[in-house]
Amino acid sequence: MKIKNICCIGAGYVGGPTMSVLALKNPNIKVTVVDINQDRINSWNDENLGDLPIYEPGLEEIVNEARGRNLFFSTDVEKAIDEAEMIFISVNTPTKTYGKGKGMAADLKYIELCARQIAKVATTDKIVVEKSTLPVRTAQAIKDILDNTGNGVKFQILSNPEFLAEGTAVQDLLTPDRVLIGGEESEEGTIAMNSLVEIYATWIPKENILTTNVWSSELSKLVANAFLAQRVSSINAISELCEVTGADVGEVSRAIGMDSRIGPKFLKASVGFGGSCFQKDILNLVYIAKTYGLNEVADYWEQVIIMNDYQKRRFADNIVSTLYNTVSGKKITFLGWAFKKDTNDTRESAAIYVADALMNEQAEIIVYDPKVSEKRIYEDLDYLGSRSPEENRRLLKVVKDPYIASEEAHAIAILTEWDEFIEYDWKKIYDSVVKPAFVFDGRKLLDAELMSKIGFDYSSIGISKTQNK
Ligand SMILES: NC(=O)C1=CN([C@@H]2O[C@H](COP(=O)(O)OP(=O)(O)OC[C@H]3O[C@@H](n4cnc5c(N)ncnc54)[C@H](O)[C@@H]3O)[C@@H](O)[C@H]2O)C=CC1
Ligand SMILES: O=C(O)[C@H]1O[C@H](OP(=O)(O)OP(=O)(O)OC[C@H]2O[C@@H](n3ccc(=O)[nH]c3=O)[C@H](O)[C@@H]2O)[C@H](O)[C@@H](O)[C@@H]1O
Repeated sequence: MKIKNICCIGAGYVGGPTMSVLALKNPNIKVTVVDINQDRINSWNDENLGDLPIYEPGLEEIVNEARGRNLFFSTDVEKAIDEAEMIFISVNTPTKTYGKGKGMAADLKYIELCARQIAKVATTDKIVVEKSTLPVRTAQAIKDILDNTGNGVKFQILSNPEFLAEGTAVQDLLTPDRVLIGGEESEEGTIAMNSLVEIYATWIPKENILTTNVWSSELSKLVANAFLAQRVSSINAISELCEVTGADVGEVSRAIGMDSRIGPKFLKASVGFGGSCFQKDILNLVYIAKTYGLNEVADYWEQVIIMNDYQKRRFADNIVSTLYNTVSGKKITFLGWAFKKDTNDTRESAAIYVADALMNEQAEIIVYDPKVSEKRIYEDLDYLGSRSPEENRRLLKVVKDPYIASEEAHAIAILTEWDEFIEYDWKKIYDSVVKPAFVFDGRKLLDAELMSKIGFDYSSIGISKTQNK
């Protein structure tokens, strides 16, 4: 079956870039991305490409080419559903903040709303594609809702999880390691899967397009994120051991990563992983395991989160203890707020938690991030609810120039690995800060030898301090 019209519900970090690339590579398919958030849709339609709602290297060029040709952004959800033969659901699936499974399970209310809306609007057969990350067996719930409309419309549900990482979304979409499509093991299921395979095959080699049953596909997405996050927590656990033994975590990563069975990627020690998905998806996995009574399995994966929380806390505690056990009234400059470089996304960023811990100690935080807005930073802090919005604004200031941000600082903390931080005139910064000039590098970004030579008291995740001197 040749698809001519696609709708994607959810114009976020996944829906926007994914559909832009799909539209670029399939000029004969009309792709409409819909969202209930009018501001977001306005930004996607903004003449000024610099104002797209998401910052991703290479995205502006793609949107520029496809938008208005066969790529459209709209808030008219019903019309887009009605017209489409294939509907991607790419809405958010955050951790539940209420009721059963609070703090662990995925909140599927947005998914269910989409399913109900599709059920209400559809008058012709549709293929519904789960693009959002979902607990294993969600397709069954979607199917139940869709199959009970009583209007004779037939639905096929596919699982097609997204593996892009923020900051490299465009490259990941153009040349993915693999595309995963799960479908029903039936003739109709196979036809539906094939029609999605054909769409991807316009730019991805067929051998990289994997088809499985629906449950394997849904579960593989959670497992992929759990394995990736586990590697970060594993190396972060080792970073502390390095700091006390004189080993250098960078050297350890390199040494173990050269073993082809281990591989070199995802072995960078850090202040802790962030992002909207790792924690959410592992908690979801833990919850599913518990639901099935698999307590040892649940405990095993929960440890990845426990280690990550510890790493963030440890970073903040180290700042306090190094600054003579008090940061009250001291100015601490944060370089970086995003959860990783090359994105303006701050969801679950380690910076939020480190700032919160230091603000509890009455520190004055000055933040500079090249891509994150002041509004976003305050929203992140207010969301935590640790103190009043006024107090957050009193204790934390956002500055647009890194040199001004660093003036008179008692310490500088590096929270995000933005490339530009490496290029700064660190001698100029040294001259403007309070002495001793402390730098806490949460990303192992800067040259330890150079920093010490300039005069900084430099400490970095995974290197013992005595080693720098
Ligand atoms: N952010 C990432 O890098 C990745 C995210 N994912 C998964 O993809 C899914 C989406 O994530 P993001 O794009 O980051 O979320 P997001 O929050 O950026 O975007 C979701 C969008 O869906 C819209 N929405 C919610 N309910 C709607 C409805 N009923 N009708 C129309 N629009 C609706 C929201 O307004 C929002 O703009 C999640 O399940 C996530 O786990 C998967 C891979 C990567
Ligand atoms: O489901 C998702 O949302 C996505 O989650 C991650 O992508 P993302 O969170 O965008 O970014 P990552 O590059 O995975 O980084 C996550 C966090 O881990 C940290 N990290 C990563 C790698 C590393 O070696 N060390 C480390 O601390 C990063 O700084 C960041 O805070 C996965 O890499 C994607 O495959 C997946 O699609």
